[in-house]
Amino acid sequence: MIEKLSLNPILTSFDHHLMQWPELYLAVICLILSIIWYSKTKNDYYMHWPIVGVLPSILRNAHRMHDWSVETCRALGCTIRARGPTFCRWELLFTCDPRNVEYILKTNVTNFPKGEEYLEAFDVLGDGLFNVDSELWQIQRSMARKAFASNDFRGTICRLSKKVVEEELVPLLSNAARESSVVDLDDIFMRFTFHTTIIVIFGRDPKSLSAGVKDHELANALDAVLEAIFRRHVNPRIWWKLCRLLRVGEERKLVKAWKAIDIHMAHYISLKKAEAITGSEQADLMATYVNFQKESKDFSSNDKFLRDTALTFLLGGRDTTGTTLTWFFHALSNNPHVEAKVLEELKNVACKDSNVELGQRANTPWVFNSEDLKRLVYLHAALCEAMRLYPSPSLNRKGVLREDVLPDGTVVKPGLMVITSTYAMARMECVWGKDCSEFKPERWIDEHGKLSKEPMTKFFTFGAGPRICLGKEMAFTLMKAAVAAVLFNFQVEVIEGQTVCPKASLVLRMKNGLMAKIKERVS
Ligand code: HEM
Repeated sequence: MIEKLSLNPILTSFDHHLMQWPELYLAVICLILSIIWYSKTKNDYYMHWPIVGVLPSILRNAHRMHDWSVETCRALGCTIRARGPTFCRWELLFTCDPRNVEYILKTNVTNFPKGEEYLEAFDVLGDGLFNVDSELWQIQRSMARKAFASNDFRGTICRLSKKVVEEELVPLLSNAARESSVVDLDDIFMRFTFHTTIIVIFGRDPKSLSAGVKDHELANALDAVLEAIFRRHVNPRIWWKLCRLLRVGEERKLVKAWKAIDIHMAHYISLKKAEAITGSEQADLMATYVNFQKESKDFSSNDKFLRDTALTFLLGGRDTTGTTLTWFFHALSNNPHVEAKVLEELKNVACKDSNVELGQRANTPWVFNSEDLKRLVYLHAALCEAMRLYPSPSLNRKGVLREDVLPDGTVVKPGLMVITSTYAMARMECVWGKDCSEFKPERWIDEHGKLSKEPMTKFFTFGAGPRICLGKEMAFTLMKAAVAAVLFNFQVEVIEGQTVCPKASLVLRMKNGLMAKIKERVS
């Protein structure tokens, strides 16, 4: 009774206020509903907020996006749906379920095009092969396939990889060994792949591996471009478009990088066209394209097409291959027994080739032939394992054309952004088993000592289906040439205590590089 008496005036005054301000009613109801809804939707990994959706969680975790995606998928399942801010129509489906990935990339590929928004985010690539869909893609794909599959091109890659390793990479490392200096492997391998890719595309030596050369304007511009494209994926479209309009942040850097790229591309293309006029025969990709253009009457012969194509190959080839090499040496440093096995395999080849007992070999570094390296099962398995755990690119983005149901039962509708993640897939026990996080080349080898077909069914590092990577063979040839020469001739001692983690990027670059000491291998 006493309680009732003392509460009554309070309630009456509250009623009075609510009558006066109905907005207060609304606010209280909204607050209660929000608390109920928050407690229902809350999980430890991400949060759907009213109006801004999942954006705060994305921004909070952007710097550790890859590991965040692994933690989330391990806890909540291989397919996650997320909604961005209501004002920018942003709905995302993240999946690392191999059944879904196969369906999206292969079985029903036509329903998952790249789409207009992809083209917008990757606008710097223009109408290059990466960006286009449908007929335009088919025409370009068949031209590119012809170029990549030709025996001339394959032979060029084998000879070139050996030449660059012998004349540039090995001398650079010998120099580092003589000076006992600490080098950044990420920097060296990115320069190596930049160098070789420029020669493959334009037939020109960019001199990016010469001792003393640290930076190349075009290589720096490619870094800035990839950084800006990544930001466009974690920020709402409306935001990066505003930044682009105001020329601030990464968008400002992108404009500068874009200009630098255009200048370099125009220079290389003009040289190529001049060669075509004088009739000097070249075996590089652009020479092949200029010839295609001369032969074909119905295909665009403008420089923009050559620029978009060359830039697509350059971006497609440089970061992916360079990044894989760095992760490979990181994995070896943590698994010396794997390094010993790779080395054993290499020694067998070198012995057969040189008829020289190892240990008595001359003091000059040994560089392997690509043909010999193609036969090495363990080296191939170790590279596949590095690409499984550290796939570059680790994310693949697609749109949805028509409503569809993925193999795991998820319904997808037009407007949805579908992201498939090979990085997260590699770390799912349900896909790769309990030892999924271990670096085990053995999982790629069958009981007869041959490469096993089984893991290939869930290995999407090179994509799958009609858009599967065109540079796969080239990438393996380059990586094998580099790994074999480096391991056989040098001891790579990765500096202990450094923090090794992936940068928030589309291509899994290492955040802080990989510092190592190089020594000549004595036996
Ligand atoms: C370790 C090295 C590499 C990896 C992991 C890799 C990965 C990939 C992936 C996942 C795709 C499919 C993208 C999609 O579905 O849209 C792709 C496509 C492509 N890659 Fe690679 N790549 C590598 C090296 C290279 C090299 C060396 C080149 C050539 C210079 C190259 C050229 C291309 C091209 C032209 C495409 C586009 C194919 C198309 O859309 O039809 N890649 N690559």
